[in-house]
Amino acid sequence: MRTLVPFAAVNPKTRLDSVLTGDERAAFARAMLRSVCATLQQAGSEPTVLSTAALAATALPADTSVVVDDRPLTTAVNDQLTTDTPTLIMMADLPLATPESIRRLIAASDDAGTDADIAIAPGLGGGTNALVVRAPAFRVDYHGASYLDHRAAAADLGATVETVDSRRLATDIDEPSDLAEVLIHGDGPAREWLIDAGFDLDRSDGRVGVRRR
Ligand SMILES: Nc1nc2c(ncn2[C@@H]2O[C@H](COP(=O)(O)OP(=O)(O)OP(=O)(O)O)[C@@H](O)[C@H]2O)c(=O)[nH]1
Ligand SMILES: C[C@H](OP(=O)(O)O)C(=O)O
Repeated sequence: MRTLVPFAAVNPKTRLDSVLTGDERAAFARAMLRSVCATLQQAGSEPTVLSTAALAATALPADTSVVVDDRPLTTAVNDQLTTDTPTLIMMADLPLATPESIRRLIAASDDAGTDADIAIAPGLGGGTNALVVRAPAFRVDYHGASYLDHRAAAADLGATVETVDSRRLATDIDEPSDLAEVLIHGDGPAREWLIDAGFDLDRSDGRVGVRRR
């Protein structure tokens, strides 16, 4: 199945700007992208990064291709959907994803007896972190509660939907508090980047957070 990883290459992860500089956000976003592409490869997929700008080949695992499209996320993804389905669209800010969680999402759309036209792994907060589209007429509409919007769009088409309840696919890294999840559960380039940058778990008060040396 074709696999797309949308990636905002310029000024990414602005919601982390209270803890990371612009250059650091760019570097951390690329570390998460490397993690996601490597995990997709371990799951048997061949990811294509749908990036807003060119990326250094060294920034990505070998055999990862890049398509540059600087239009907004929804427009760029929908343009790809006009050319080919089925397609897996997996966001680049999911460094906790595992090969098993990705295989589960793909299986949800093509298990015998299920055959869902759309399989969605929602994010915490109502986004759409990963999505399998088998219905050629389906179009995405990201941002806001896009999980609900995508369910409604599928219903309008008469397409069947499976929702995959996966903590690893639900945990997108958007806010400073999400960094603790990477330190606790991650094991790849994104966690290494945070540790190299001096981040550590802060267990001093109530819910675990992060602090920086
Ligand atoms: N191709 C493409 N990907 C995008 C665009 N905006 C966001 N993305 C990617 O879509 C996924 C979800 O992104 P968000 O968390 O909503 O946005 P972000 O720009 O990474 O972070 P914020 O600035 O904090 O909203 C990530 O994989 C982003 O890299 C865009 O305009 N084009
Ligand atoms: C792309 C967007 O991500 P969020 O802004 O919710 O992180 C969404 O999932 O619709």
